[in-house]
Amino acid sequence: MTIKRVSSTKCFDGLQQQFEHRSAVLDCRMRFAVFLPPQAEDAGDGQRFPVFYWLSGLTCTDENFSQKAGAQRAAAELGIALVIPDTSPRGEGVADDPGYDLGQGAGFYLNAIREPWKQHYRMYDYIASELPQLVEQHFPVNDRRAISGHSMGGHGALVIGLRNPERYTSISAFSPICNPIACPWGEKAFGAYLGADRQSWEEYDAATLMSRASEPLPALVSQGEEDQFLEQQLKPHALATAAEASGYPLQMEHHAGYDHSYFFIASFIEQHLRFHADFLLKH
Ligand SMILES: N[C@@H](CCC(=O)N[C@@H](CSC=O)C(=O)NCC(=O)O)C(=O)O
Repeated sequence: MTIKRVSSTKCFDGLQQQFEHRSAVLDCRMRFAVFLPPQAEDAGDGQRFPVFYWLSGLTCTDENFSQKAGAQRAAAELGIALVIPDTSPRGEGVADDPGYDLGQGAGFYLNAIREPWKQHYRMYDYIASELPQLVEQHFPVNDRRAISGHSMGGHGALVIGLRNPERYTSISAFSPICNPIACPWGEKAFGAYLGADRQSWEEYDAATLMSRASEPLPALVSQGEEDQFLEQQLKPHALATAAEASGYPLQMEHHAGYDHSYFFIASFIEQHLRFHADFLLKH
């Protein structure tokens, strides 16, 4: 698996970089960003760093989080690498939709089984398997991984973390779509990507998975109370109810005055990185 560097920028004494590669899983070229903390430059042979995977929301690329969240400052201090993938397969030959909430930029971190999506839209396998293998082959990182994300990416982080507790130390999310099987964004995307069998949608529904979880990971969710998508799309109460049902140790925080934007993420990303650092750096 080869990668090509397309940009490199010094940031908080570390390096913020973008790479391209051909994804076998998604059957297209993909771009992702990596932040390597300053310690990686000075590291002796064999020193490797834990990784925080960030999954972005609808309409995003790797650049939204890289440029708006300000996560590099805390990551540099803590000695944590950041990996920021794109939100869907892309390219001229990749199926798309005119809506911002389906197709390119809206992969929903699942494996599609319906036409015209199923050839390329396999973001679940890409994030859970192919990308970590690639990252661990090419960068000085170890196999301690945390997963986090925002909105559609918060849904992705919760689903992939809940389904793969052996692969991650901890999960977090900002303003996640908690119950996509019961909200307009999720119903539209799951119907298109997965078809009419609603029971099959449950394997990608964070609230359902949390209500059935038997191997809990530390989990933090932050939600703004002035979020314009709160009631119709995000439904954090469904996740809280699921956590109560299974006794899942979910730390759910509601923040007065904050909306759905990256200003909210920038305000609390350091807290999330420190939360994950407790588990990523523990030996
Ligand atoms: N353009 C859309 C709204 C799109 C939007 O709000 N995207 C959010 C994520 S929403 C859930 O996944 C986002 O992160 N945008 C990028 C950013 O940099 O803010 C509309 O017209 O309503």
